[in-house]
Amino acid sequence: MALAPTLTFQDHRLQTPSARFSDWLVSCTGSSWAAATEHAFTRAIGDDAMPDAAYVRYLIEDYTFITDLASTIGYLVAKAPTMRSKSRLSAFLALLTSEENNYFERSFAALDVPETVYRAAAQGPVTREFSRLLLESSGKGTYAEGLACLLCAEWVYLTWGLREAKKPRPKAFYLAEWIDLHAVQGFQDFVNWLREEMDEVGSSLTEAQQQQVAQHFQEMCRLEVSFFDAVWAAS
Ligand SMILES: Cc1ncc(CN)c(N)n1
Repeated sequence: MALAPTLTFQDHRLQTPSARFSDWLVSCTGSSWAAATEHAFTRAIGDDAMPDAAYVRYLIEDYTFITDLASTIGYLVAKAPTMRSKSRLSAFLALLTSEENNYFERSFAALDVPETVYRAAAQGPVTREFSRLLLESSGKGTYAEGLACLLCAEWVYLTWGLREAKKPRPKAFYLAEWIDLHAVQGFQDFVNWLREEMDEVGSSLTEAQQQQVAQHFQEMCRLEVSFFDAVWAAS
């Protein structure tokens, strides 16, 4: 587990009165936030400079990741405090299991990855750690802890997605669509909602609970960096 944040949310607010709870979570990640959102792998997608082998490695690992992410969101739907929250989360779950699943299937076909390979793929060490963190936080942990993991995953992707969306789209549809999926207005709205939800839930926690939530966010961010490192390293 990551180190406890040095500054509490209350202290952070004394220094920056306008800071939101979600801003504090990012500040707790130290250098990991930039390492994740500015990773060379993410820039290679928008620069149309992605080696096929790296993207195949990424897609295979990420398909197992999003399968666990779908289960995580299922737990969060069950724990969400209001109908509005359940509705936002279940709409995203529907998108992940339909449109995004379809993206993976078409991309695997275009990159000649047989179904037998991606369906039976064993998780690598980073994806196993992701799996444990996601499923334990949302299943056994609190709504706030699971929400922090989901927020980190989606906010990292929105950040690099919006930056890469400013470039001309790469030729391969699987690179172009991966940018669009993480930059479209609907995705921006969802991540903004996740932030608002986290701000509201997080602000009313005790200091000890806030530290726990921050540790989950930090751990998730560290794993996002390791995930990109692992698929990019062999390029
Ligand atoms: C590892 C990872 N993190 C986040 C996302 C965005 N859903 C993703 N597809 N993969």
